Formats: sequence, C-alpha cells, structure tokens
Amino acid sequence: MDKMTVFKAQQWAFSFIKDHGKDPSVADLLLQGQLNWSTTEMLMNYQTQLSAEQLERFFTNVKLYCQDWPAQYLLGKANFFGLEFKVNEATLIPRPETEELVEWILETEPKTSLRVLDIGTGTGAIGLSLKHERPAWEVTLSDISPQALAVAKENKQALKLEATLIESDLFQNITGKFDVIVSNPPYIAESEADLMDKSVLEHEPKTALFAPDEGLYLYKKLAEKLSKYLTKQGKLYLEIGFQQGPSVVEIFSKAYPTAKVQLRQDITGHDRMVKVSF
Ligand SMILES: C[S@@+](CC[C@H](N)C(=O)[O-])C[C@H]1O[C@@H](n2cnc3c(N)ncnc32)[C@H](O)[C@@H]1O
Repeated sequence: MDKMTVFKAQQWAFSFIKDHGKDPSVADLLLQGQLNWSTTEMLMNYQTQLSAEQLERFFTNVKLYCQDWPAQYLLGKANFFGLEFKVNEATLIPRPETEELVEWILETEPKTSLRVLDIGTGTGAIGLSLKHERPAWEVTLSDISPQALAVAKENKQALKLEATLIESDLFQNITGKFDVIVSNPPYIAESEADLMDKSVLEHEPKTALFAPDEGLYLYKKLAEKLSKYLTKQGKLYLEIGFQQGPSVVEIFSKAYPTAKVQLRQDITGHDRMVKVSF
C-alpha cells in the first residue's frame, strides 16, 4: 500500500464509514487512538504522511468498525473519568453513565481514609478512578472473571495506583468491612437481548451484561449479604438499568427497612443509580 497523508486517509475513512451507515466521527477516534494523538496534534498533522503499515492498520480497523466491532476493542483502550484504561473482550467497555456514579461517590464521601470495595470491577474503571481522585482511600477491586481481573491489574500498574485485587463471586472471597461498596453489576434481562446493538451483543462479554430474574439477580444477591460487609454507617452505590429503579429500591428497602435508599437519574433524566445509606 502506498503512503497517504492523514487528510486523505481521513477523507477515505469518512466516506467509507458513511456508506456503511455508521458514525463517520469514529474515523478520527480510530486514527487519533492508533497514533496516540490529541485532537490538536491531529489538526496540526493533516499533511503528515502515514506509513504503509500505519495505513494498513487504520483501514483494517475502519472496515472492522463497519462490521460492528467496537472502536475501543480495536484500539485496545477506552477513556474513563479522564484516564486511559486497557480494554479487551474479557471486559466491558466503561460507559459515560458510570462516570456519573463515580462523581456521586466523590461528591458525597469524605476525602479522609475510607475502605472501598468495587464489585464486578471489569477494567477497574470505577475503583481505580476513585483511587486516582482520593489517594487516601484503600481500594479493593473484585470480579468473578480472572480474565477481567488480569486487565484490571494491568490498568492498576499502568496508572501507578495502589489497589488490592480479589477474584470473587460477589462476597464469596471477601473478608472485612468496607465504608463504601460500589457495583455496576450485569443487569440486562436475557429478554432484552433482541433490542441491543449488534456491536455490544457480539463482542462484549455476556457475564458483564446479562443477569437472570429480569436482570435483578445480582442486586438480590448483594442485598442478602450486604450488612455483613459494610461498616455501621457504610454506603452501597449501584448502577442500575433505567427501568429498574422501583424494583431495586424495593429490594433494598425490604432487606434493610431502617436504611435510606435513594434513586438518582443520569444526565439524560433516566433512573441510573441507587444509594443505600446505613
Ligand atoms: C457491567 S460490568 C461492569 C464493569 C466495570 N465495573 C464498569 O463499570 O465498567 C459487570 C462486571 O461484573 C462482573 N461479574 C459478573 N458476575 C459477577 C459476580 N457474581 N461476582 C463478581 N463479579 C461479577 C463481570 O465479570 C463484569 O466485569
């Protein structure tokens, strides 16, 4: 393949992606991500020649994106809360909604030393972002998937953050008590699979997406054992599906009648988070 300028390669990718009915702005994401360039660097380098190798990788990624591969898996990385996380097909791609859960914790909890447990950590996105913002917190990351936990370990090392990693089915291998437990568990009902994007369904891990019992299984399991792992005034923060607000509030209100259970909406106005305060 001959050399080509960044500008020409971008133009080609734009029209190729458009012709396939997908989002042309992903062309920039793929090229910038591959070259590790900021938007400014991209603008300053429009006339730079790309090597045949660089072009081949870019064209391949553009074509795979048009075949429903998520751009983040093609690049092997995703941004979350201002940090770069390695991702692969063993981990969910961290979502912007989840950044709002991190923000809620940061604006509510004291900056002083706290013990924090992130259950179902995946890439480590929630727990490592919290540790990055609050170095005094002692953070534990757990996941049922050893492959996901291996990615969380790489992210912890790349970001130079301290955290304990534990392979565990919910609380099974967890000991001690925590001031904050946070979880974005799998919460999609199997019956909703038909409505999902092909790129999510075909590439993201099923153990990260689906849960039995209309998606409520993990919330019910968390509620059963929660009090044993929270300090007296501890708090649980959860991400939920936008239709699950009333059901999740009911699960925790029934299990802990004296606790305060709060529902919170995301930036688009959908029910998205629940906090249980003891
Ligand atoms: C929706 S993903 C969330 C990943 C990450 N916390 C985030 O917000 O991007 C759910 C995660 O929970 C993990 N998981 C599923 N069942 C679990 C269980 N029983 N115990 C612990 N982790 C579980 C999955 O492997 C997956 O990494």
